[in-house]
Amino acid sequence: MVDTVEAEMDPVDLGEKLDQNCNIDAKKKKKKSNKKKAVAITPLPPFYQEALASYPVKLNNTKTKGRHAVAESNLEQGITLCQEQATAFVVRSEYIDQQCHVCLSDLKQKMMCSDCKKTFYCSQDCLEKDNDLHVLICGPIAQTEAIGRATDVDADLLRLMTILMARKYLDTQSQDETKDAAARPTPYWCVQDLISHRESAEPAFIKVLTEASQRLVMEMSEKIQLPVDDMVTLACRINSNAHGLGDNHARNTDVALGLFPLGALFFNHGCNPNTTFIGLSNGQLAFRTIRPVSKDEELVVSYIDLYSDRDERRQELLQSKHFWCKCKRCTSPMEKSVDRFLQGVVCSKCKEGVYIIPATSVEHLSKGQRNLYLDQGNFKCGKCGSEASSDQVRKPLESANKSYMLGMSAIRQERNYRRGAEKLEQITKSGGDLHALNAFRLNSLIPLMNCKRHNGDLKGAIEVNKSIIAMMEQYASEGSLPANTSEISDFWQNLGELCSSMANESKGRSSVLEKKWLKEARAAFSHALKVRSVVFGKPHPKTKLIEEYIAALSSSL
Ligand SMILES: C[S@@+](CC[C@H](N)C(=O)[O-])C[C@H]1O[C@@H](n2cnc3c(N)ncnc32)[C@H](O)[C@@H]1O
Repeated sequence: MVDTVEAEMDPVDLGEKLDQNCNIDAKKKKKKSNKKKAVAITPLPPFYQEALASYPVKLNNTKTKGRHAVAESNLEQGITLCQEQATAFVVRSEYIDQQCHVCLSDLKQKMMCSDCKKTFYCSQDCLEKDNDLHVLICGPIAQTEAIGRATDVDADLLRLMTILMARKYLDTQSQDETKDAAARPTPYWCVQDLISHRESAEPAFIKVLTEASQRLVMEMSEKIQLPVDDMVTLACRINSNAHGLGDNHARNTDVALGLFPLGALFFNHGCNPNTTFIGLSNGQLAFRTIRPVSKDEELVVSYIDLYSDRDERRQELLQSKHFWCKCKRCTSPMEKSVDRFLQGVVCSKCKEGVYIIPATSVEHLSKGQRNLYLDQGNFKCGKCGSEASSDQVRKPLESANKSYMLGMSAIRQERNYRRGAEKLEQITKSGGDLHALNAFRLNSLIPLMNCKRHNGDLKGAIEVNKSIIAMMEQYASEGSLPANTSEISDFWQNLGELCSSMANESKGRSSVLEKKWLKEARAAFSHALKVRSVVFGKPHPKTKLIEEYIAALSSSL
């Protein structure tokens, strides 16, 4: 049956069509697939090479890969590959009065523009820096929320479009004289080099964008106006290429959204990345190696969650970024990929291997149809080759899905954390049909930890946190997924905080226990520090924060 499904569809055509939208000549690539050497096409404007001249990175534009960056030499982990000042960024609506709109620092004292009431600064200095730009956008910015509401378009997108249009105008007026190249915003003309994927956007989205752009442009002075059609393309470029910027303290929270053309043009996506991007405290974006990279190896970052299964990742990229992922992990045979474990049901015969579930085609995934093969088995164990019926594989996955849904609904709708924990624990318990690396387990452990916290079970939360880290480390060792990510460092930090709370609870009751927990906390923070130093670098405030935690603990030990 599996073969029949494969024969019915032609997975290449839509993938190729998507390729054509992204500067990758797939037909030629197919013909020349035996020729390993990539052929250079359009030479890149010298600006790009010059902008990255001081970094160990080579920029290429080839027929097989499009524009991409490779390592100039063998690189260690924790090396900065590019540091870029956005052409423009916006502080997201939820944080609009919490971060400075120029330097992104936390706002202790707020200076608000009394006209638009939508722009906030930390100091007179930042206010003055923004003056030339702000006079051009104050009027339209005041209207973006109302236009967004009326047209169902994200108001942050409209604000970012407005700022970019003003930047385009300002670029024609004067040259930025800032000495430090990394501190100079990337010029607007580079934005026009970015892929828009407009052809793949839903017609309904283009319709609302057109309506919003028509309204927005009426609020703008002629100086910064663009034709409505160009505004729609600009919005699509933002959607396909913008990067989130975190603040320097909270975890995994994007407080701002920016367009960084250098990063967006040259760092392609890979589901098993060797590079990451991080926000710096001055609002710049930095790209850094998270593992050793060989000379000439492509530098790829991940736009999505690494621990989702292949269908889920590809579908997310199709929907949000409009491309069909062809990274090494997505194109390697399922029976050899770590992806087999993410949907893994353990073989009932050998008890070691998992049944191999083929990935869904681009045609079906683009229609939102996932896991089609589950209804059609038979499946073979990747290790011993014994066969299982579709029921044998589907049922454990359906049952895990049901428990997950019930657990999440208990948490979200009923705020019943005990019932939530009970349902999620049906998935996370070891043993059973699910493989130890099945994604349902990790997806359940994270909310389970929060349930334990809510239920006042700190020790339980610590155990779950440790299981999450152990699972991520197992992915790294068995599937070669990265061992240094900001997410992993967050779980180490969280573990340190939970152990510190346990130490506090033991205070005055048992000095032995207090010491034990303080030591565990210090060990966890030390792990967090190691990972943060690679991912963010030693001087980054997030790394410094962990150093401060360790220093405080060491003085009480
Ligand atoms: C941010 S741009 C990178 C620049 C692109 N290489 C170019 O030549 O313009 C991202 C786009 O590159 C392509 N791309 C990046 N990673 C990819 C991947 N893993 N598989 C297929 N296409 C990819 C997609 O078209 C995507 O929208």
